Amino acid sequence: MDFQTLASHAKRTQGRHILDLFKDAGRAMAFSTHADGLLFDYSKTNLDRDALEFLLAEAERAGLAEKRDAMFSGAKINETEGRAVLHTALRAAFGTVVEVDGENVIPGVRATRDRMAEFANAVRDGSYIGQGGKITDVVNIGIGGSDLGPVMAVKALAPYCNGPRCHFISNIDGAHLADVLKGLNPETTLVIVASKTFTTIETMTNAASAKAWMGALVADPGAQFAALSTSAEKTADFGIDASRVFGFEDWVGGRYSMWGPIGLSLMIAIGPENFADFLAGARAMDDHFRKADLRQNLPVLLALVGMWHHQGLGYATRAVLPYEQRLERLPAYLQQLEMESNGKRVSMDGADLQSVSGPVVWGEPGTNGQHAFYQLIHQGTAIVPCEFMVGKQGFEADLSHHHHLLVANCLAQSEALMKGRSLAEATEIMAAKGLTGDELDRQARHRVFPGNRPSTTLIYDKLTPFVLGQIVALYEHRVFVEGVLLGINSYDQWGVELGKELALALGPVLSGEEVPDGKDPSTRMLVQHLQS
Ligand SMILES: O=P(O)(O)OC[C@H]1O[C@](O)(CO)[C@@H](O)[C@@H]1O
Repeated sequence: MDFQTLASHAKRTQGRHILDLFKDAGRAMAFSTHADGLLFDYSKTNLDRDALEFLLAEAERAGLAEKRDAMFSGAKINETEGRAVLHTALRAAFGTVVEVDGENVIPGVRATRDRMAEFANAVRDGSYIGQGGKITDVVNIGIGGSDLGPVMAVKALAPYCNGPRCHFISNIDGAHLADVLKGLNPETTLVIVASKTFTTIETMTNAASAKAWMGALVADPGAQFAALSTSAEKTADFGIDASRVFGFEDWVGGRYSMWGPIGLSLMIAIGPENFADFLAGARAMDDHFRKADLRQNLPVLLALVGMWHHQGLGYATRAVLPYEQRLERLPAYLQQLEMESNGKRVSMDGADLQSVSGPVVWGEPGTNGQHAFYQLIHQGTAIVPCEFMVGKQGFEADLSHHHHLLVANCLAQSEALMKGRSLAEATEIMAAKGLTGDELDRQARHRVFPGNRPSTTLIYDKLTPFVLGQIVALYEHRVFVEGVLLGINSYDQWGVELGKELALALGPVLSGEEVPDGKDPSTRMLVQHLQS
C-alpha cells in the first residue's frame, strides 16, 4: 500500500462534509453494493470516487486476486508457521479439490463432518446417552477461537436451537466453571473439550475440573466427554475414546475454526441440516469473494473502507453495532478475528510496518449501545467509524412493532452521525424554549452535534444460519484483504505467547514459591501483596 498517497487523499478530504458528496445524485447507489441478499452501503463516509479508485488500484497492485487464489488453493501463506490457511476448505463443496502437500483435503473434511453429524444426531435423538439418560446439556470448554465462534453462533441462531441446552466455559477463573456447572446434572451432561492444541492452560485446567465434577457422580466420566483437537495423542491421554474425538489439521487457524469440529456444539444445538446451511452461507460468500469484480466485492469494499478510516484518516477504533440482540457476542468474536489477525507490527518479511496496523474493534448491539457509549460517538472528540448491521425481518412476528423501532433506530443513528445538528439549529430549538442571551448560547452549544461522522450499514433479510455464515465469512475475508494490503501475516498470533510464558512461571509463585530473581519491582510488590 502506498501510504503516502493514501494520506494525501485523506488530507484532500479534510473539512469536506459527507453530505456534500450527495450532491452527486448517484452516490447512494454508486457507493453501495448487493450480493446474495446482502446490501452494503458505504455512501455515508467521506470516501470519494478518486480515493476509492486509488484504493482499488492498490488492491490490484498488491496482488490481491493472486493472493486470494493462493489462499483458497492451499498454498502455505502462513509463512511464519509454515502452514496453509484453509478454513474455506471446511465449507467447500464436496466435489472440490484442495491440495495440501499434494493431498486432497476435502475427503477428510467430509468424513469428519459425517462423523460429527452422526454424533450430533445421536446426542439429539437420545441414541447416545449419558449415564443418567438422554443428554440435556452440552458444555463446551475452550477459549479464544475454540469458544468465541460457537458461543456467538449459538446465541445468534437461538430460533434454530432445538437440541440440548449449550453452555460455554472459557475463563480460567473458577467462577466461570462453577457458575456454569451449578444446576447441571453430571449424569445427563456432555462435556466437549475444544482445543486445537490441547495444551491451552485455561482449557486443560477447566477440563480437568469438569472431569472431577462429573467423576463425583458418574462411574465413567470419560464416556461423557468429547474432544475437538488436532492432537489425537493428547485427547487419548486425557481419556477420551477416539470415537468421540473430532480432529482437524493445522491449516485451520483457531479463530477461523468454527466451520469444522470446533462447531460441534453449534451443530448439536441447531442440528446438522441447519449447520450445513450455515456452511452454505459462508460458501456463498467465498464464491462472491472469488468471483465478484473488486468494485462490487463486499469483503474488498468493507476492507478498503476500513483502511480508509484507520490507515488513511487515522481513526483509531471502529465500532461494530449489530441491531440484532442475538448478535450480542459478534463484537467479541470480531475482536479476536480482526485484532489477533491484523494487530501486527512487522510485515511478512520482518520489516517494521510503514503504517498503523489493524484498529481496535469494539461494539455492542443496538439499541443498548445507544444508552451507553453513543454519547461519545456523536459528540466526543474522537471519531469512531460505525459499522451498523440490521435484518429486514425479525423472528417475532407478533412483535413486529419492536422490529420497526429497532430498524428505525439503526437508520436514525447513521443519519444523525452524518448530518449532525448545527449551532443555528440548536439555537433555534433552545430559543423556542424561551432562552435568551448568553444562556441561550451556552445551552445551544451543548446541543450541537458536529456530524460528518462516517458509518456503513449492512442489511440482510433475516438472521438465518445461511445469513450468519455469510456475515462471518464476509468479515474473515475483510481481514484477509486488509492483511494483504498491510503486507502482514494475518494468520499467526505470536503476540499472545509472552504473557502465556510469564503466567506459567508465575503460577507456582502465587501458590507460595519464592519470587524469582529478575522480576521487576512492580510485579514483585504485587506478588508479595497477594501472598500476604
Ligand atoms: O484451541 P486452542 O489451542 O486451545 O487455542 C485457543 C486460542 O488460543 C490462541 O492460540 C491464543 O490466544 C488463539 O489463537 C486460540 O484461538
